[in-house]
Amino acid sequence: MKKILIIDDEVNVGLLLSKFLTRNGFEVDTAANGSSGMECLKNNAYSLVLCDFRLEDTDGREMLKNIKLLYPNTGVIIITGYSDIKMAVELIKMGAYDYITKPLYPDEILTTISKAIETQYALLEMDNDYTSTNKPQKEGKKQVFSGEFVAGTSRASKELLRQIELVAPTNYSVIILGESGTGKESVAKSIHLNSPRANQPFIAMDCGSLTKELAASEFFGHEKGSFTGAFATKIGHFEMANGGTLFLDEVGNLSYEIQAALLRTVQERKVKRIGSTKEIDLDVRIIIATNENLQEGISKGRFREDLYHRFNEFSIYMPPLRDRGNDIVMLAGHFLKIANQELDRNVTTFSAEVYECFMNYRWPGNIRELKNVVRRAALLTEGTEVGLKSLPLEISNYRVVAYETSAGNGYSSAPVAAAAEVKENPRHDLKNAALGAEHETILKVLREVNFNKTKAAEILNIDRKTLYNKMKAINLK
Ligand SMILES: Nc1ncnc2c1ncn2[C@@H]1O[C@H](COP(=O)(O)OP(=O)(O)OP(=O)(O)O)[C@@H](O)[C@H]1O
Repeated sequence: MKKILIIDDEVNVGLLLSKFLTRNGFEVDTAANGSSGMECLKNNAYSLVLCDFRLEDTDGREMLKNIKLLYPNTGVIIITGYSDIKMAVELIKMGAYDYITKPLYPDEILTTISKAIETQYALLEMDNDYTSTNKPQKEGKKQVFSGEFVAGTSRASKELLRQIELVAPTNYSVIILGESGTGKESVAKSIHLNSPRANQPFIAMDCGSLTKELAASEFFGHEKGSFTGAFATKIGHFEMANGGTLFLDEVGNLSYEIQAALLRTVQERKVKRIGSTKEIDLDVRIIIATNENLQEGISKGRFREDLYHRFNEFSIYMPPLRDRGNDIVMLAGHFLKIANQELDRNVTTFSAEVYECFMNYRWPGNIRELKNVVRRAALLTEGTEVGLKSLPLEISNYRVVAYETSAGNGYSSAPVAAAAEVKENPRHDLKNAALGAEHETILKVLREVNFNKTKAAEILNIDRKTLYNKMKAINLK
């Protein structure tokens, strides 16, 4: 049965709504303020939360933020006494499914709730559909993925899914290694969602942006007045994640001192807020991510070896996007669908040249970069098909190029035709063919060595300066 939580401090409204929804086949819990609402969410799985905007201890914006962070698969509808369209738009942008205004009309409530629940299920189904062909799942057991996770069908993706499936049900700490934007946090969330902790909090911490001063109180929390500036009691991330999973991003950035405190906490499974003597029992699974080589950090004395081994019960390597073959196309299509929804557009496809660039480009920013490129392209596209001119130059230049003899230097300064067109163009003589082959070789070698120009020049048996000139001629620099 579909379970709904109503959070409203007007007890009568909560009761009336609860009775009405129970009569209409829903299982309903009620809470009279934000903190008891969060407590209910911690102990039960809800399809939907109906949350009053004004609560005695918090407001709808805060509640929405926390619910989306901790329980991303639960839909939220905000109830408001004010038909303030600006606030409603802001809340919907933040992830609320919809809002309803008081006074409440039964038909309107029922329609909005039914649609919200359908959408939640459709979203989960959609995520799983992407994985259906090659998903290494156990019979009868569906893997669940975070929000907009596309699993992909490349060999690298299949291996990744296999590892997620293996490690998710255990309590192992996991290290996720990979370049920026490859989806480390998305994988961490997927591990959480496929673990027995799925209905408990998933808390992500960006250690890269933590200052030395802030780190301890972010991790462990503090009591009011425990140091200058501690104006209110703060709950630390360990405590917030209790029962669930704590994801630490860019962990290599933490100071040695904090690393020691972290190790102590993880080993003793207890946490004390700064300024408190009370120990709180912890049951937290740790997943960490890094895009730097922690082994190197250890050898240089920047990262504690004992902490590394404590975390490294299982490690997952995230493949860069350029090694994920056709996943690029699948992901691009997925992001286009989302961009259409966000922008209310109807851009349905990419031109063949755009696909070619997508497959050839190096994607240093990985999936994050692809997502941004597709969103931008959807915005710039006027018709239904994304063309080359909607791509940033550095990507459109990755189209396989052919060369027109111009100004007698043998090079064209811009990519002029795709490979297919080259064949048909009678102006392409042997000299151009040779240049085309040369540039294809340069591109191939550059890709093989991840655009390390020194290595590429070595393999190509030319000096760096010649390589630079040739790259410049085909707009690669
Ligand atoms: N498999 C996927 N399907 C759909 N979207 C994805 C996938 N993986 C990542 N993304 C999206 O790509 C973006 C970057 O992902 P994420 O933040 O998980 O990467 P990251 O490796 O943790 O990055 P960083 O190292 O910079 O923290 C996010 O917007 C995320 O939603």
